[in-house]
Amino acid sequence: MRIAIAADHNGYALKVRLTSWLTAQGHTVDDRGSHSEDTVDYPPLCADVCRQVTEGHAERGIVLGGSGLGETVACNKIRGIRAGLCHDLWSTRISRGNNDSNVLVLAAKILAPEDAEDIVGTWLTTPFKGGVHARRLEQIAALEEESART
Ligand SMILES: O=P(O)(O)OC[C@H]1O[C@@H](O)[C@H](O)[C@@H]1O
Repeated sequence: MRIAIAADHNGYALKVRLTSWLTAQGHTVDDRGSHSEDTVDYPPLCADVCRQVTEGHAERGIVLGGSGLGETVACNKIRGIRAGLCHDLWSTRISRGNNDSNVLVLAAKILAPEDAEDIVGTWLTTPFKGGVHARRLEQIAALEEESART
């Protein structure tokens, strides 16, 4: 899978680790920055990863921050993005199965690196369930369109 990834200063070290892990798993990883632990603003990084996804350059996006909270807010401002902040495998399966998330947000200050790898692996392999959840995603998309018009 082609995956765009980005992190702010808090997520930089985890990004380095996950990029190696994903590459070893056979994925193609497009590292969109940042490239050090120097303090940076996360919203432009989030927007970049999300646009890689919405423009079709990447199938999925992964964004890493400290808590992941700001990143989740920022990513979900981009039309067509369904970003999920996942701290455990249960919510990861919900994020994919129910929400068809196309961006995964991880909290580098909360997760052990090996748990982050488990979450990413589960997120990449859990299919969307469709059915009632497809109807709800249509309702969310309608909210997005309505908000864009007003
Ligand atoms: O590290 P500072 O700049 O204090 O805060 C940035 C963090 O605030 C959170 O929303 C994000 O997860 C981001 O990583």
